[in-house]
Amino acid sequence: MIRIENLKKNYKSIQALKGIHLHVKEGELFAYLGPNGSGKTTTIKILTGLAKPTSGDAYLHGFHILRETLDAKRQCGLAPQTINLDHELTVYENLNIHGKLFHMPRRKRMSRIDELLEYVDIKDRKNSPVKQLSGGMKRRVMVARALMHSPRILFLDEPTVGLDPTIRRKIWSLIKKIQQNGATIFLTTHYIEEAEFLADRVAFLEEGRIVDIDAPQNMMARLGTWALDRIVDGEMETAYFKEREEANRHVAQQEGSFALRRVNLEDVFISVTGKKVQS
Ligand SMILES: Nc1ncnc2c1ncn2[C@@H]1O[C@H](COP(=O)(O)OP(=O)(O)OP(=O)(O)O)[C@@H](O)[C@H]1O
Repeated sequence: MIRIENLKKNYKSIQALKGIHLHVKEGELFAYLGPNGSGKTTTIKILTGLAKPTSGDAYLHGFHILRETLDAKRQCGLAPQTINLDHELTVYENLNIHGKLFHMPRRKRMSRIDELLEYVDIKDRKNSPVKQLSGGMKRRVMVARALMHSPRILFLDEPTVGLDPTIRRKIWSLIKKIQQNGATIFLTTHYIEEAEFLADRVAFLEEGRIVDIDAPQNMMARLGTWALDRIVDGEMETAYFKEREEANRHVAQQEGSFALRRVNLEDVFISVTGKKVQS
């Protein structure tokens, strides 16, 4: 559904992407996880036609992003990281303009807008100017706009950045619902719990390279089930265990205080890259 082959992007002396290979399957919810500046947005911009790669190939549902640009663009919808709605216009007007750009006939636009506003649960704000909406509502309008022309692939660039935890969970439910209705979703995030909760598979991106790729459960199972945190000389040390009893035996042999918890995706990221995702 999304195929990327040896994709590279240089901005003058900066190598933002150093050779990305990736295949996202139809109906998959794929998370692209990495710290600020690792190349997430650059990848999405290239795939959605907003930036040109320096070299390499990419296909959206079989259409080459450079040789079959229009067909490739029709396959995908994008909700970018920065909220780029027209704040002076209403929710309806923002969606309507997008529908016109994709040459949707008027009647189809009207019915699709009503359907989508119901879908993202914001129907009662149809005629509100965007500037009057909360951050979470604007994010939902961005998702509705991206879905306007019924794309098969949805790109979400940091869809919950800056939102409080309750609203973030609301967006997560919406993303799951979109996947259940058949879309393929490519999501970038630097919130590790977002990738852990949502994704069928995750790629860890570090300085323009994919350094690990797998289902979150498989990645975590490689480390173990239990993590034992201990502060040693002011530094956090974590040991991993398959069985809880093993961890308990370890505690009994050591001095000091420990915290035992389940392994999470952040443990995997740190063990692969030596760094935290969020600094
Ligand atoms: N238009 C540009 N001109 C020059 N350098 C750029 C440009 N866009 C991105 N970069 C650089 O390319 C690298 C990758 O940036 P990118 O925005 O893709 O990362 P990111 O993982 O999406 O980060 P963030 O989480 O902050 O959005 C960074 O070093 C960034 O400074």
